[in-house]
Amino acid sequence: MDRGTREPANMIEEGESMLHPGLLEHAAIFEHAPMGIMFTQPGVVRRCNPRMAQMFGYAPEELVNTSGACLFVSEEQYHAFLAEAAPALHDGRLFEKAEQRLRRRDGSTFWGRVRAKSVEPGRRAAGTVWMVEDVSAARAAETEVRAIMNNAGIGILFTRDRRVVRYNRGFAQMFGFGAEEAVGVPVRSLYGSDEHYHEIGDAAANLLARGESFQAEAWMVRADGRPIWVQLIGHQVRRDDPALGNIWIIEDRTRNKRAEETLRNALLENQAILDNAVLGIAVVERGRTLHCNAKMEELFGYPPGGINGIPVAELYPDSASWMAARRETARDFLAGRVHMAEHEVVRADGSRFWARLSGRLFDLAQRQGRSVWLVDDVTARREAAQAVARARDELELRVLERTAELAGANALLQAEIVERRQAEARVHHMAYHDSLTGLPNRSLLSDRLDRAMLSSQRNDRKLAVMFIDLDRFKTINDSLGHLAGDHLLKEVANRLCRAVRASDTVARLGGDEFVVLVPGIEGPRDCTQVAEKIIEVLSAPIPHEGRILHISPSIGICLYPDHGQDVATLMRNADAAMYHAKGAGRNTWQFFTERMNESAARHFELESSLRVALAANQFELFYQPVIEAGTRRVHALEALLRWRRPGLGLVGPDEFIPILEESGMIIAVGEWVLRSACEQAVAWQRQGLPAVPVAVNLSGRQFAQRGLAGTVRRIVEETGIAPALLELEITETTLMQSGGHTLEVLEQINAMGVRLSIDDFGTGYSSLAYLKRFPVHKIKVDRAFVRELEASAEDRAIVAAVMALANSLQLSVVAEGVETEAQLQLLREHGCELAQGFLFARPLEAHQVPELLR
Ligand SMILES: Nc1nc2c(ncn2[C@@H]2O[C@H](COP(=O)(O)O[C@H]3[C@@H](O)[C@H](n4cnc5c(=O)[nH]c(N)nc54)O[C@@H]3COP(=O)(O)O)[C@@H](O)[C@H]2O)c(=O)[nH]1
Repeated sequence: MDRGTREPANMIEEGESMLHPGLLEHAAIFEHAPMGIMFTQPGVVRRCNPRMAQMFGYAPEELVNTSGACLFVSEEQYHAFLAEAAPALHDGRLFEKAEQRLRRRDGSTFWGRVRAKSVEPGRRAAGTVWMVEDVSAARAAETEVRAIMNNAGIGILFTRDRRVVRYNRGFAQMFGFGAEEAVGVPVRSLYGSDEHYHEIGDAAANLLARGESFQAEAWMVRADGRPIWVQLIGHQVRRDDPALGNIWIIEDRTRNKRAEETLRNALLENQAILDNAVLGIAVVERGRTLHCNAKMEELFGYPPGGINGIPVAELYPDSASWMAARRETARDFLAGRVHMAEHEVVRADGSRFWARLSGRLFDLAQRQGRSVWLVDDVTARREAAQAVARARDELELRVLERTAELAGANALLQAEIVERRQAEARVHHMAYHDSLTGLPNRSLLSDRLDRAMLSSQRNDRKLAVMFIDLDRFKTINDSLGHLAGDHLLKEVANRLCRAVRASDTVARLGGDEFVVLVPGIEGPRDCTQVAEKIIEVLSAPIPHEGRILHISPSIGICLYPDHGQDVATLMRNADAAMYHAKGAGRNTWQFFTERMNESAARHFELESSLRVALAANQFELFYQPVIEAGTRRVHALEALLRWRRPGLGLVGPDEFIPILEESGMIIAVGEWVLRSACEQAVAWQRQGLPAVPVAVNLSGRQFAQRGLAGTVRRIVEETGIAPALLELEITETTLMQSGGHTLEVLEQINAMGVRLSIDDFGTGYSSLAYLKRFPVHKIKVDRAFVRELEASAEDRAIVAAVMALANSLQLSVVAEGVETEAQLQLLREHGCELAQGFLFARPLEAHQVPELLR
């Protein structure tokens, strides 16, 4: 280069005349040099080559002898340039200025690289050779490169001999260095470890040495020690000159790395989630599975990866179920909904299970796009649900049944409660009321009487207790039966209630005993009116089953506080008064007097004594003969009961038979009489006495007794008496008042061969029709008709009528109570041949009879 600049100058100095071929060559070079060459002598251009002139926009000859100042932008610049170059030129050194702004002829400027050297150091006048290169393009390029270097987002690093030579702003910012701070530092310091540095460095060196570029991503270290993930692209600055070092393009990808790591971690997490999910998860596109997790494969029995890419239809048992599922899915996806459903699906081995599917589109805007599906095996849950449903159904059924049962039980319970309450009410009513008539019973009467007494004390009034007994009720009851008796009692109860005020109490104590409690009266007169009214209402006949019943009351009255201060006393005294009313002829009333207590006491004593009489063998039978009037022979013997009462002697039946009947003892005593009479008759026969029929009286109570025929049969059989020698006497009243079984009993007795007779005939109300039907053999005309026979034409008429009746019915007739021959005579005149009475014999003791019979 030095030589190049010197040779043209010499040639100029020596002149063209001195040219030789070498010089010619130099001249050619001068003429064709690609750079501008110019020779100046102080301040003036003496010679320039074409390139120089071209560079400044002149023709070469136009520059010759011009001032060098015209080549500069201004005089100031020109002189400043000369001053700058002068030292070097003076010293004979090469002056070089990389960039100098120069001016063309047309005023435009360009950047030139200027080099100069004095032809003769120290002597400016000798001239100076100048060489100028237009570096505008290079400078622009360098400026651009520098701009790129400085403004690039990436780091650019120049290294040589593994040290930093240069770098751009991007690198400085990226690694936290100042503008020149890292120049000269070892590249090693940009790495976190030797190992890392060598790993990258060695890999890069191999490639770069071969002239190839190196590209890698690596962790490097910033100036502050923080790691930075970068992408490195390395090149040699010049392939043919490795000594120039390398250039590195560095991109900070830390954020990307972090994002990638985050993404990778997220993917790993997702994968882990997928791999460990308890649900099958699959991605489906266009009817095929793209990929799925392990659980999905496990659910469907596919090997790893085996389910990927298969048509989803293969997971369904048949095309119909697949198409249905697809339609439902399409409908939901179209509506922007998640599709959730349970379908039966098929495993790889063909077995089926129930799956719960939940599918959703990745992108709702793409209905046909990719979708993700969650699959769960719900077979067990469905079976459990079905089992639960079955259990629930069964439970509901059982609950319904149980409810129905409970409803039924409840209804029953309610009914039972109602029934129980009704029963309790009934029991309560029964406890305080008479079951037959519904009237208050003795307990309620006592209670009301108590209250009435208290009320009377407060009001200073009296009250009456009226004890009512129905006359001859027992006879009616025994003879006509309980139904008739009950009917009669109810009717009496009704009539009593109608006869008194609502404030009065009508109670039934039992049997035919009633009590009327009349509170708030002034005195006896008030209650006698009540008694009269009772008698009146009860006097009306009582029809019953075609019969007309007649009843009358015997009423005993006592007053509070006059006749007693407590319930028991009042009741006892009213009872005593009632007995006296009965004794006074019945159908009447009696006020209580103190004397009545004595009578009642006797009655009580009598009854008490009778209760032991049978067991104590105190009863005896007397016998009174029935005589054949013509022959005066004994036709029959009537057994008549006597009570040999200790200390009191013989008591007649009129005194105690009513008590026996009232108390019911007549049943046992009557049977004793029947048995004793039969035994006696048999005994007499066995003694060889003539066989004479024995007649036994039957009370109404006995006759009404069920089983009478059986009792008679048993006694006849047991005693051995011939039935024809036994006669049973029944009073006309008993016969007529007995119930519907009368005929039946009579026929049973008659069938045994036992004879029957009607006692006390004429005192009752015999019906001819009945007499005709009843199998009786004999009638006994009551002695009341015999007694006045001589004096009473009426009685004679009656006897005549009876005789006529008996004849027509072919009945025997016995006249009772015959005491005189006149009576006997009259009776015989009326055709009565059988008679009984004191005229022939009084009732005899048994031991007296044989003499009579002989
Ligand atoms: N159910 C039963 N009744 C019986 C029984 N024994 C007797 N009686 C009945 O008692 C009533 C009274 O009987 P009695 O005191 O024995 O009187 C009888 C005769 O003594 C009496 N009589 C007989 N002749 C005369 C007479 O000429 N004058 C007169 N004043 N009295 C006389 O008549 C009674 C017998 O009557 P009758 O029975 O109607 O034949 C009496 O009704 C007895 O029936 C018995 O065991 N069971």
